[in-house]
Amino acid sequence: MLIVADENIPLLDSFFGDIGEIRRVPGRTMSAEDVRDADVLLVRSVTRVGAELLEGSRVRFVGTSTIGTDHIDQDWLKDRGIAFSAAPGCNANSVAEYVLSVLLLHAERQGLDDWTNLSVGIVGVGNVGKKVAHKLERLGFDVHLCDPPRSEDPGDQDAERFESLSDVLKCDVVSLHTPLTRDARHATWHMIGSAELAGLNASQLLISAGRGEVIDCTALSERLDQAGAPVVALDVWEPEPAIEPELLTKVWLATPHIAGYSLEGKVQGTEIVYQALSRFLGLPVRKKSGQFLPEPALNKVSFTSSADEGDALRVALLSCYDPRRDDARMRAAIKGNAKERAEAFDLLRRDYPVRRECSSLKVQLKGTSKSLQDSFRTIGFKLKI
Ligand SMILES: NC(=O)C1=CN([C@@H]2O[C@H](COP(=O)(O)OP(=O)(O)OC[C@H]3O[C@@H](n4cnc5c(N)ncnc54)[C@H](O)[C@@H]3O)[C@@H](O)[C@H]2O)C=CC1
Ligand SMILES: O=C(O)C(=O)[C@H](O)COP(=O)(O)O
Repeated sequence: MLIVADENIPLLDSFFGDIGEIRRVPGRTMSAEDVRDADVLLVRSVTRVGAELLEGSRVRFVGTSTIGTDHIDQDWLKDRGIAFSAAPGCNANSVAEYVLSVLLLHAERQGLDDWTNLSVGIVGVGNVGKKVAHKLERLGFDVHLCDPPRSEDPGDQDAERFESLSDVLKCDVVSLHTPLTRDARHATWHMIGSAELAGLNASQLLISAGRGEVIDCTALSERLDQAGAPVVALDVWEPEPAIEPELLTKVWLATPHIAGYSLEGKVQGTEIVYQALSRFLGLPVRKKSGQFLPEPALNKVSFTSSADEGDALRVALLSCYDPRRDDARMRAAIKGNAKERAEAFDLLRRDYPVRRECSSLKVQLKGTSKSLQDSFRTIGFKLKI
């Protein structure tokens, strides 16, 4: 069996080596020629999968080790009887940790003593949005939710809680976590356009970590030239990978679509597709992502009651993930013409440094308050009291 796979999928040999022969190809340029003889195709978000790629091939199973599926023509796959699996939720926690770190840095920049004084509006309350909301609510933030598709489901457990987009856009922070949809009843393509951006002011932070095209980035760039523009943290861009250098200079925090790039998130993406392929082939599911995760470089930190409590949380969170490092790397790398910028963007992602989630860090707290301990647990750290 021939498995053609995006070379950026981690642990291909460990998970799939005993299922078939693996041929690695660059995802961005994967062609019909590359996949013609494949039985199984494994991609990430940069490969468009549909008739153009697969017509004439013998592929029977397509897996994407990502949450997003906007690059996959699922109707076409279904028509052709080709099995498909995405990796729902695989890197949701990684995105949630990205949002927490961004919030922490934003509060610091605003001179806030207590970051939980920020109200946070979450647009798109699925696997990612729910995780962000859960952590923030338990930390004591005032959280507002917007999810029209869910609000129309009378059986939804949060049905009473959902607010309109215009209401949620009044929060101190607005964090976007919807999929990219064009034909859906509540399509998200350019959901945040000039009208929505005009309503945001300089005291507000807009975070975009779903898909770039959810914001009209031309309108965003124009808004950022005007007085009273919001502060913006962009992880996803329109377009990718040849992002607009002008927009890069105008946003506060810029990262190259890596919110979900914790090692845990990426490896779980591989694991979920491995499970689906094994079930499709009638093979036992024996491997687990945990068995392949190495011991983290930093695995233990200790705080005593003498340390400022807020500072302890700050140090621990930013030592796991500090988005300013990605921001600096991105600003240094993105230059030149569109082709050079596209290559630089993809290289930042291909060569992304190992980033571990908070759950990989054992935190020892001595003589600290119960509320600090709860905050550490909520964020996801393993506690040793
Ligand atoms: N930046 C990154 O690295 C990553 C980005 N993503 C993106 O985040 C998206 C969301 O991921 P999940 O939460 O796991 O997906 P999900 O499918 O679990 O949840 C998406 C939620 O958005 C809601 N939604 C749809 N249209 C909406 C609209 N017009 N307004 C408000 N809500 C709407 C849906 O009802 C659903 O509850 C993915 O589709 C993917 O594109 C996912 C992982 C990593
Ligand atoms: O899971 C998703 O959806 C994402 O956005 C991924 O984190 C994107 O990663 P790549 O597939 O582009 O490597």
